[in-house]
Amino acid sequence: MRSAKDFFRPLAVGAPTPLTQVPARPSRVIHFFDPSNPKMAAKVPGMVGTVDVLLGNLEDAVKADSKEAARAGLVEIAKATDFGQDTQLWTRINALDSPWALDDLTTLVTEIGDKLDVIMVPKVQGAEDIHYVDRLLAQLEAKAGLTRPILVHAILETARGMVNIEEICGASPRMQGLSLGPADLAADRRMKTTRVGGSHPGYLVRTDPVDGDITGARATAQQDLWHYTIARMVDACAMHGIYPYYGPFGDIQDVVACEDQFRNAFLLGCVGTWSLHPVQIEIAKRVFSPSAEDVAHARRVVAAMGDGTGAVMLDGKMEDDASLKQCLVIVELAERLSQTDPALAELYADARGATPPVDPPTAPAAREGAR
Ligand SMILES: CC(=O)SCCNC(=O)CCNC(=O)[C@H](O)C(C)(C)COP(=O)(O)OP(=O)(O)OC[C@H]1O[C@@H](n2cnc3c(N)ncnc32)[C@H](O)[C@@H]1OP(=O)(O)O
Ligand SMILES: CC(=O)C(=O)O
Ligand SMILES: [Mg+2]
Repeated sequence: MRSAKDFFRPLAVGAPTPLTQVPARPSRVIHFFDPSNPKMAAKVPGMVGTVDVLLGNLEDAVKADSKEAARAGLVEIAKATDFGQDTQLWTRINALDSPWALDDLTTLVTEIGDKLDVIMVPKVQGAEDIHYVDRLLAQLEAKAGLTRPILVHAILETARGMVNIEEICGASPRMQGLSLGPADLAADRRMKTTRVGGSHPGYLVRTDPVDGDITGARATAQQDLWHYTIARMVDACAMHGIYPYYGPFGDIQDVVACEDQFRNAFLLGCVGTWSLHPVQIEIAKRVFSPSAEDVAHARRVVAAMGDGTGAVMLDGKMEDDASLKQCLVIVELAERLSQTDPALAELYADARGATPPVDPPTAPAAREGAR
């Protein structure tokens, strides 16, 4: 364990000073591409500005004999592309127990470290994995003369990683966030599924039998296999001031279920998700941006709550300090997204115009009468 005094000191002489807060840049959609695939690579420059994050994937889904080509391809793309202010460049390196991880880190940080915002580390098992990457990054940043620290994002895809989730989140000031890795996690947990993300029709609850007739019609409802895991991630991230993300949804054609899974994650507190295919980009951007109706309602609550204390009635519902805080989450997110997304800025400005007038705060005596 590091002393609190040392936590924000660089881990190598000449490395940039660690950040005390993770920059709150939009990351609703982290779009994966394989830099060794010429067709995908050619599309990357044209995607700048259409996604919040472009991620050059070097790990799973890249064939073993294409690993070097993917790494070299990412270096080439990063050097040739201007990512502007609104699209970040991330990478997913190979797992730390693979023969490629060390060369991934060494090459990428020294060649394109000034372009890389975040390095995603797969199959993180515990704080020791983050400590290893943390020290190595500091050495490489110093060697490359970088002035801004590269952040680290961990994928939760082992049972051990889940059990150690809090210590992973708090292992370094570099920690930017966590993503769910449902495919590897399912395998590691020995879940009996064969999918990449999403739920399963066999995971359900059924209503009780009527008059003891167990064979009669009984409604069932499919449940979310990932509810526990996402909720756990959200708490661990919130506690450590870093960001939780859904991860991949592998059924590219089922855009409806994809949207449902993304929305569940958004409602539970995730800030974004991955897109594996262009068709998932708009879904992710839509779901992880609050709706105009929610923004309009949240603004009404903020206006009605005045100095932020006490209780008021709005549309027949009680609002108080706590509901105000929820509404501020929505309003602040809308304002942040408006700074980089002109379409959302317009949508949320219209929502301001459409905001119905606020009922005046209800005096305690009037509230008595309403009972
Ligand atoms: C469990 C995990 O680890 S998940 C993370 C790892 N997995 C990935 O990163 C997968 C990334 N995505 C992919 O590899 C591909 O999208 C696949 C294999 C799923 C589907 O690929 P295809 O069969 O080529 O899809 P499809 O034919 O619909 O593609 C349509 C077009 O979109 C392009 N495209 C597909 N995926 C992407 C992408 N991620 N980025 C940019 N372009 C893409 C295709 O090259 C194709 O271009 P074209 O019209 O010029 O021919
Ligand atoms: C995301 C990922 O790597 C997985 O689901 O295994
Ligand atoms: Mg995986």
